[in-house]
Amino acid sequence: MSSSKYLIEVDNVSKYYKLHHERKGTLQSWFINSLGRKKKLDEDFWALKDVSFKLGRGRTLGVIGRNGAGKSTLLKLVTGIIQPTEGRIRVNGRVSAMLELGTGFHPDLTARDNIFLNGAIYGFSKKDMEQRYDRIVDFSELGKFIDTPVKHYSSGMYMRLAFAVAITVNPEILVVDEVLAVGDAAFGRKCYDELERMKKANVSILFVSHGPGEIARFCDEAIYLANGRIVAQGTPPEVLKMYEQQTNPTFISTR
Ligand SMILES: Nc1ncnc2c1ncn2[C@@H]1O[C@H](COP(=O)(O)OP(=O)(O)OP(=O)(O)O)[C@@H](O)[C@H]1O
Repeated sequence: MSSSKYLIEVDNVSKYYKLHHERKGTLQSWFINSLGRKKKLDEDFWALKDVSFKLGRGRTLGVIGRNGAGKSTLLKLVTGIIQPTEGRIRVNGRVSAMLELGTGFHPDLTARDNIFLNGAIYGFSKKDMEQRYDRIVDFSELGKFIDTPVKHYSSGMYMRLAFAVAITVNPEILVVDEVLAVGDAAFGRKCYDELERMKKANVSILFVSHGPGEIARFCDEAIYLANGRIVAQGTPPEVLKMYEQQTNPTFISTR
């Protein structure tokens, strides 16, 4: 384990994509397209620009922002699924993540097999996972569906499995995308109880949510992202005030 005071350090991170557009609308483009040689136009696009923050042990950071603001991109960078174009990310601890639905499980495998596969990815032996298995199944409440390939799961079932695995692999850092939103209310409460338990156990949590109430209740710090940039950063009340002002329909219509 690193001696750094911070479990996550993100320094001036940017992520760039090239967006491809097809030229259309002219007779020439119709002719080129009909020959099967589509003329592409490229556009530079920064999904994240100059993002910096640090997360200490046992702290919970909430990230809020409108659709496409760059929240999931930030989580994928922190978990190493994608690499930054610029800047530096240091993660000093064992991470477990619950990202967008579809990430992390093999669709053709059953939940049972995915549990063991994920355990191996997190560095646990089969025996270790056998000890954790009952807890994962109990928490997820998937019961008779545990031997069904996960491609047949509903998004809520998928989320239950992903959350149950993520909390059972003893992380020092838990990264949670807004997927909790797809669960039913009773399961959502159970997840929040579990997140509270992890907070008390000094796990650092990076948490994306569209719900200002969740960020206010649950987080020690917050970031508001818009168009890939940090607009506000600080305590949840400060950040949510800015978010609510800027995303309020009256404010938008007068801009
Ligand atoms: N691989 C990619 N190639 C091109 N653009 C991408 C890629 N991945 C993400 N983007 C773009 O980056 C921007 C940020 O996406 P991201 O998924 O991080 O947003 P988000 O804040 O999580 O949105 P939402 O609230 O809708 O989940 C979007 O405009 C998205 O289209």
